[in-house]
Amino acid sequence: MLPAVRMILWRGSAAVSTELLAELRGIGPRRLVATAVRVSPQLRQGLAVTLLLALLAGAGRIIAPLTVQHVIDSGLDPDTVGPSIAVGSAAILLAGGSSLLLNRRLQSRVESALAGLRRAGLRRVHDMAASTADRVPSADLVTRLTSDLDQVTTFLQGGGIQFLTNTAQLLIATGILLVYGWQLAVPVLLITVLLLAAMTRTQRLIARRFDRARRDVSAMQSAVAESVLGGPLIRATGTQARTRARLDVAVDRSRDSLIGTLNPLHANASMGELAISTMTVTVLLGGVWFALAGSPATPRLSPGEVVAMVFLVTFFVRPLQFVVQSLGEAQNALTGWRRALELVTTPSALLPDGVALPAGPVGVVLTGVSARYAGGPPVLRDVSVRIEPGEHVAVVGRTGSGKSTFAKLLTRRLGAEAGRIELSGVPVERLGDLAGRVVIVPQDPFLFDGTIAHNVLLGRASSSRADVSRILRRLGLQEWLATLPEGLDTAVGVRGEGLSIGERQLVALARTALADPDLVIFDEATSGIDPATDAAVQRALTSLTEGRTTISIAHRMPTAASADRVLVFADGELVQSGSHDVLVAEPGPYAALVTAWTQRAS
Ligand SMILES: Nc1ncnc2c1ncn2[C@@H]1O[C@H](COP(=O)(O)OP(=O)(O)OP(=O)(O)O)[C@@H](O)[C@H]1O
Repeated sequence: MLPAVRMILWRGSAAVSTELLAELRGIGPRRLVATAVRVSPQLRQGLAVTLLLALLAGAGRIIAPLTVQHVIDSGLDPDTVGPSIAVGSAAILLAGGSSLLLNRRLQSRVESALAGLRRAGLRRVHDMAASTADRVPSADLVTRLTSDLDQVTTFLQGGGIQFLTNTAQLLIATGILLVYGWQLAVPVLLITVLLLAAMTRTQRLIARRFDRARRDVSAMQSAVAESVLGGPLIRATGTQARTRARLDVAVDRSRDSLIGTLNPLHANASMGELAISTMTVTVLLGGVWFALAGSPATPRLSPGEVVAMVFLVTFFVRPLQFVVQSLGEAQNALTGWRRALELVTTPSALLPDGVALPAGPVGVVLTGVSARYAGGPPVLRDVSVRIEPGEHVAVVGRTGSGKSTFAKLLTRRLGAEAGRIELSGVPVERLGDLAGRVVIVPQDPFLFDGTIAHNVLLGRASSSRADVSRILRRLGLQEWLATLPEGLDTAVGVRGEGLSIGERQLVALARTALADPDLVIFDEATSGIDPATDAAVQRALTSLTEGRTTISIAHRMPTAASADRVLVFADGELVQSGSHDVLVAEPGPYAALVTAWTQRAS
């Protein structure tokens, strides 16, 4: 990856481009397809055979009317009828067989390409810059990999493959029309060219409208997901009416933009109908005139050729009609494909040539670091601090003082606007993958729907159930485990909602201990935890700090007091640094915070 791109990724939200995902919106269908083929090489595999099958299917459909012409021209000669029927039947079988093979081949190629795209997209969600992941709504990422890609499948199942056969048939019919009588083929081709030229503009409009529609549908799905997930809060706060109003706006907007695609689609279809009717009349009337022009006694075309011409026009017009009708659906599918590709082609934040974090407890050095969120005011100013390897540091401060932002800088969820951040002597933007080495335990950890053992094992895939039990014992959590109905096999529920926040933190602490990282950032839960769980959390945390660098974002005094050192933030600045005993004894923000805590606790 280019260093400049790398820097954009890490240099924080302020410098990240406004379009956070790769921008493919401006590129035409040809470059889009080229990008799709580059990302999904399955589409190119055996393409020559696929195109040959399409041509055979198209040719087979056309040979049948030509055999009819042959029979008529032979004056219904019995010697000709038999072989012609054989050739015609073979052609029909060829068309059917090739179509079948083509369908199976193309469908399986495209489905495996889409499955690969979904997998690649999911991987990219996990390795994209955290600053991007934080700012793109998760529902948008989900729709790009589900409903947007489903549009491609729907298009294919609804006739995308027919699109290919019909295009092949159109090309063959054009060639034969030219051979039969170019005088008739020329007006047909002229009308086709005029139709395609007129449709180019409507196609662009359709593409723009579908693009907007897909974005509005995605926004609507985000709004729906949010109001379903936030259901308990909405009920508790009695804000159903306000939520419904917001949802109504999103639903109406997506409905309007979907309706907005209909006008150009209808215009497209009408233009196609008009052109096709004109073409049919031109060829039929013109054909008779051309055949009989000059001397009716010696017509230029035989009766068989006129009949074949009528068939051929049908064979030209039918696929053209189909292609024109499916162009609109194709635009919708291309838009869905493009949105998925935008996600997949977004640069990964994992530096392939990144420096490995040196082994052992991590030393942290910040020099003159400032940070801000996109478009906002500075939230950290000129912070300089050194945290020794193995040290346990508590970070305290009033709400909004910059504690979480400090943690985000260390875990690269945000890039510094100015200054230098080093982990074990290496600037963070030069480090490779930090997974498993720098781990954050958030205030409300995410748990997957499964058992406690399953969630703890996520810390290290290679660990066994016995390792999980050992870790829980080491963290002093066996008593807590004994209170659960099925111990390690207790189901935690969807997103861990079967457990309290404190219990979710215990599972996350065990998961972290199993991962055995060199730097742990623990964000203490602000919501009330019962005394027994609180004691278990403190015990587990103390055990976890052994032999590794730990930064606790502390909201309560005992957590701060148990650390080796306390860093105090106020209005985005680091204003105090020292042990609890020293800081509590000197006048300043920390003493004030301790007084406030004590008063609240008593
Ligand atoms: N994603 C974000 N986008 C914009 N501004 C943000 C974002 N996250 C935090 N801020 C702002 O940055 C400032 C510092 O926030 P931060 O979360 O670091 O504070 P904190 O000390 O951790 O607060 P708390 O104790 O409430 O968690 C606040 O003014 C906050 O509004």
